[in-house]
Amino acid sequence: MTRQFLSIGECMIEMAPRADGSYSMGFAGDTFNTAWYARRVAGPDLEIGYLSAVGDDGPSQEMTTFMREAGVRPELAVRPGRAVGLYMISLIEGERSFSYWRSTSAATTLADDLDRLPGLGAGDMAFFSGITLAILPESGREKLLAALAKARAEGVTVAFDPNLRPRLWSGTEDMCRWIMRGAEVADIALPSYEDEGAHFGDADKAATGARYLSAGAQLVIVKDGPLPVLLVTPEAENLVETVPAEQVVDTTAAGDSFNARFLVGVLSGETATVAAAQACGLSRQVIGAHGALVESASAPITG
Ligand SMILES: O=C(O)C(=O)C[C@H](O)[C@H](O)COP(=O)(O)O
Repeated sequence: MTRQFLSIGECMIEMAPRADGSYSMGFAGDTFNTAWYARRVAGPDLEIGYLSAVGDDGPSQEMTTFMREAGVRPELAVRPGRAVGLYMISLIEGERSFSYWRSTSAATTLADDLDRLPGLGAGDMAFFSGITLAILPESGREKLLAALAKARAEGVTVAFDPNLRPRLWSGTEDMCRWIMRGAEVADIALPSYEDEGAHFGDADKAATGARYLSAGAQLVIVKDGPLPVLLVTPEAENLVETVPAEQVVDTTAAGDSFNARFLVGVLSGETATVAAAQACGLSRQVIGAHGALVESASAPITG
């Protein structure tokens, strides 16, 4: 039986630094990166879709073609007169930071006429992030959350990475409030402790896990950079050891690739522990190369 994995958010033009100081241009964005890696690790019985909005200019068309060629089905509203967003990666000793040109991008309208998530039924999965919420106007956030809640009530598993980006929000309070609204519609939450500790004041990974469980998640995966990942369910907590990367070139998409391998693994019947260990393996490869989308990285499904 073919199942669906639908990722929702914004894909942008990416300017990624090369070793020689020049930049290469590609297409990336947290939820799209997850869709791209999901396609690479999933078998043919899982269809991967990407829900967003683009403009009607050349780069929007190129982005759509790029998605199709990567095996990701575009579910894209076309907004004449708008353009896709752009971001640039800056690196200091491999640690990335981003500059954005995206405030009026087509993707900010992705939920304008969204009533239900297209093509999803019981047993499928929908994925969104805190960045997806951050780029939308409040009315768009409400529409997206309502569509996710409706899908969840129909048996779709909803997964959410809070992916905290303070710069995309009007303030910390606003960010934290909407992140927890997002968490309320999620079955699986995939927060990163470094960000959650900084902005929610969680004392440790267990506190982050407990906060997302109490919002309604059944499974929380607390990522922590090179440190062990904490898996939390209402019944148990389990630390999954990680092997640090030999060389950190660019940490961009470490979390996105982790999410892809973890979620596809769980959808394919792996235990959360196996899926998390494999996900760490994939993201270790991703941070060893420049840019968000690393062609050579792989971590096939094992069971
Ligand atoms: O910041 C955004 O809006 C983006 O989507 C740009 C990046 O591609 C992802 O943020 C990478 O995400 P990490 O896996 O957390 O490194």
